[in-house]
Amino acid sequence: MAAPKNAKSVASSQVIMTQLVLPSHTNALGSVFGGTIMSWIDIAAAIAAQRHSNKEVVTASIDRLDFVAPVYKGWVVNLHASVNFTSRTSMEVGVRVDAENPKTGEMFHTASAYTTFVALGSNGKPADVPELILETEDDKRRFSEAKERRANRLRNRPRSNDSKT
Ligand SMILES: CC(=O)SCCNC(=O)CCNC(=O)[C@H](O)C(C)(C)COP(=O)(O)OP(=O)(O)OC[C@H]1O[C@@H](n2cnc3c(N)ncnc32)[C@H](O)[C@@H]1OP(=O)(O)O
Repeated sequence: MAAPKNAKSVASSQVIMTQLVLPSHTNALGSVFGGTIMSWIDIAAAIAAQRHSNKEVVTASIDRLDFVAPVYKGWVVNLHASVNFTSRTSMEVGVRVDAENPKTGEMFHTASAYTTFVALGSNGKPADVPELILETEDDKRRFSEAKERRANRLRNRPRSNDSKT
């Protein structure tokens, strides 16, 4: 079946973002703050979502985030973000974070996250996004895994007045 006219490939919005860990990014142990990595994840994912939708986007959710290895001052952090799944107005963007020790050239998987972004129209309301063209077997696998995660996410989705008594 042919893809809709405005559909876009996963590759067309992929983001590779590289950061150098500066002293201002680190804690007393000389390793990077988790919040700094979270902020880079949010930025890399937002750029991918914007590229896919060509609209303003907001972060709707970030799923569980595990930090699997520390990253030290002077190391290089590489973030790869790609749109895994789209529905009407939202996009799941997966981000993989790898750290590189510049003295040895070794690469370490540091963190991964699944984020959801919603595109907004000029009225500030959620707006339609292009469908995804799935070109590779990996694209197809990620799409179908993301579809399941979305179902779980929406089942547990909080509402903005949940905390009101
Ligand atoms: C870049 C930044 O500054 S981001 C800062 C942090 N983020 C924000 O400030 C966003 C604050 N939240 C919001 O503005 C709203 O909750 C929005 C735009 C995310 C959703 O607005 P709503 O009025 O709830 O819209 P609605 O119920 O129509 O949902 C719109 C889409 O968002 C999805 N969505 C909403 N909440 C979530 C969530 N918690 N997790 C995943 N997806 C969600 C819905 O599934 C829907 O997707 P679909 O159209 O693809 O089916």
